[in-house]
Amino acid sequence: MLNPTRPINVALVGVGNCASSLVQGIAHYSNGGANEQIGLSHWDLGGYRPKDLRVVAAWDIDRRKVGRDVAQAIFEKPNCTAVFCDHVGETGAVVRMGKVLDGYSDHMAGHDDGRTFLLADGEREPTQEDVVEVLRETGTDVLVNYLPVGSQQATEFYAECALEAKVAFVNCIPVFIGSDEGWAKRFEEAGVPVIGDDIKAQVGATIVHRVLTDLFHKRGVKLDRTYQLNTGGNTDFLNMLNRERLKSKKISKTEAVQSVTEHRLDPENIHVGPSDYVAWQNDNKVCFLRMEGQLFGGVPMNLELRLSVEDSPNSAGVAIDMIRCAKAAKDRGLSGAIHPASTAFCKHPMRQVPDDEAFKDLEAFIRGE
Ligand SMILES: O=P(O)(O)OC[C@H]1O[C@@H](O)[C@H](O)[C@@H](O)[C@@H]1O
Repeated sequence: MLNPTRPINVALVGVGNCASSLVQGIAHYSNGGANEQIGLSHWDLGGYRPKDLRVVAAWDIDRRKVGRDVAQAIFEKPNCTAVFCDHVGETGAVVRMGKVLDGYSDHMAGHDDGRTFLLADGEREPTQEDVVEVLRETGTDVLVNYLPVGSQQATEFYAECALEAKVAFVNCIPVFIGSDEGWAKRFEEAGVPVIGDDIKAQVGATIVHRVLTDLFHKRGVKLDRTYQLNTGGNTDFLNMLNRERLKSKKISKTEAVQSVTEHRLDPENIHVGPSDYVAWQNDNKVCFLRMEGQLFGGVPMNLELRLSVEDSPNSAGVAIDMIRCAKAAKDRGLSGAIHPASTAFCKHPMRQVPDDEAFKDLEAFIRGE
């Protein structure tokens, strides 16, 4: 049975563009009524409306953000996403210095040109005990991981904190926690829900590619070759110029497409990637998709598609549901990997199913079935 306890106290690891869109969205939808639901797939989810989310803690490593209220930090550089709500009231949560580890590399650092990270050096980094104490003191229900792609150690650090503090963990990035048997088991044993990994945006490159791949399959068209090229100008794309950081991202994004049908493509016939950093695009992400196949009689066909989205609101539209599902899972005493939510919302869940099935399973979960 549903037993919502409001508000949902949310802590953020990383106050970048995706966090900005989420926090703006909470303010935007809190100011409006039920008739202003554009952009949401659920107004009420598990007894929670967007206004029931409250940001109570945040960590970042950029000197322009540390020490500021989250409501101001989200508008600091190098954030560059669309401002769709400029009247975000003070949250009372001041951004704390985060644990650096591999959440930052020289590659993303630079000059004060507003595009790169500026490490808040001189600030004391927190220990696990420090983070756990904050999570406990603030009564955090859900910890959301928004670290840069490639932050393996830093993600593991915060996942450990969530486990110790018994706080639900929502992993928006391609580091395998919710989809890793070992980690998921630890969350289960600790009685803590985990949703992950790697957020699948509202109408993003992955879901469009998956749905079209499924369409080819269901209509009897053999997919021979495909690519998904993505360009953007935010720090995510800047960070991903460092190919070393891309390993799990490539696996996550490629597998999201490969897993749709039983007929896997040879690796040489599928290319899915972040492709280039184009500074002037800022948070605009453009995806170029090509699919080549054979239809009736083996006659060739091809499809070309160009998708242009503001990346971070596209992510926040899903994050706002992931957080509410994590809290609903907690309310129901569920723990470990929350499969219906992970499958519907993530590129790399532990279990992949076609998106229409995932949608039905998610709705059943939300109804409490
Ligand atoms: O468009 P897709 O393939 O769903 O990917 C979306 C998300 O992918 C994540 O890996 C990025 O860090 C997010 O910023 C982005 O929103």
